[in-house]
Amino acid sequence: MATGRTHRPATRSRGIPEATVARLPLYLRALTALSERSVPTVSSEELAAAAGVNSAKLRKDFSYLGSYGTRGVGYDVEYLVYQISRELGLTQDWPVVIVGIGNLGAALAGYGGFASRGFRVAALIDADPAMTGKPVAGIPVQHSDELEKIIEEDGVSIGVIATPAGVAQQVCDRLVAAGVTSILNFAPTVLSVPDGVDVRKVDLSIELQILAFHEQRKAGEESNAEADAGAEAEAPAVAPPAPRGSTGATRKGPDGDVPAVMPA
Ligand SMILES: NC(=O)c1ccc[n+]([C@@H]2O[C@H](COP(=O)([O-])OP(=O)(O)OC[C@H]3O[C@@H](n4cnc5c(N)ncnc54)[C@H](O)[C@@H]3O)[C@@H](O)[C@H]2O)c1
Repeated sequence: MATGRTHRPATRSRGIPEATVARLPLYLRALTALSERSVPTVSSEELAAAAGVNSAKLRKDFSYLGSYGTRGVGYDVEYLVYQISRELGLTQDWPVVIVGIGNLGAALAGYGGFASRGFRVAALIDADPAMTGKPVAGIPVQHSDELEKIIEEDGVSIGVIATPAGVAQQVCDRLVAAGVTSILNFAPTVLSVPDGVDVRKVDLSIELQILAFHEQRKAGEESNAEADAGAEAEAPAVAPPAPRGSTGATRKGPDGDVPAVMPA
């Protein structure tokens, strides 16, 4: 779901391509589900299907981890969970601060999926003095005046921005100046950060717009198919032979023959 931008090259220093890194959490989620069902081994095809990835791509991805599986047996689920977790840096505790505890920040604070993946919500920070001290998901909100102190004391390197867009850059600058080097930005704005700081952006409205685009395409294809069916119903029972040399690469459109492959 995430659309992201990082300031790292396409291949990471240890030689694992970013595209592989982006798929590791998908494998981990599928493997964790298998582990919870005490499944000891899994084939590349089964795991690929569970993760929604092509199996050849999965084998290539795992080769970067030095994991090749055993022919006829597959991959050891527990070991792969460990290997991927280690590769993603999830075997250590990551304290995270969430800045902006409105609707979204409060929902994120209550999200159980952080803790189970090694991310500990170290602090909830908001600029509204009326929020200070109020518990959200069991954690008292702290005022944004405390931001630098909290980051330093807790050794926080990951910050989540859930403030209005207009203040997001300013919040980002403070986080970075205080030592945060990874930012997950929910505010609908592009953040500028210095080299060495990674920014991932999550924007559900962009994801919805992409889905809307596909819906529109599907609706277009359906109406074309209906037009095809209508034209066929009107056509004579025995179609005349195609002219010599014709590829037949045309289909009936509402305005007559149209090329089978339309320009995008
Ligand atoms: N990425 C997504 O998919 C997605 C989805 C929903 C909302 N959003 C965005 O997330 C942000 C928050 O949305 P919301 O509905 O929770 O808004 P909200 O108004 O409910 O909450 C914003 C909070 O930020 C606090 N805040 C304002 N300035 C601050 C500052 N300088 N420092 C710290 N805290 C500050 C406010 O006091 C408030 O509690 C918005 O930018 C919104 O557009 C993104």
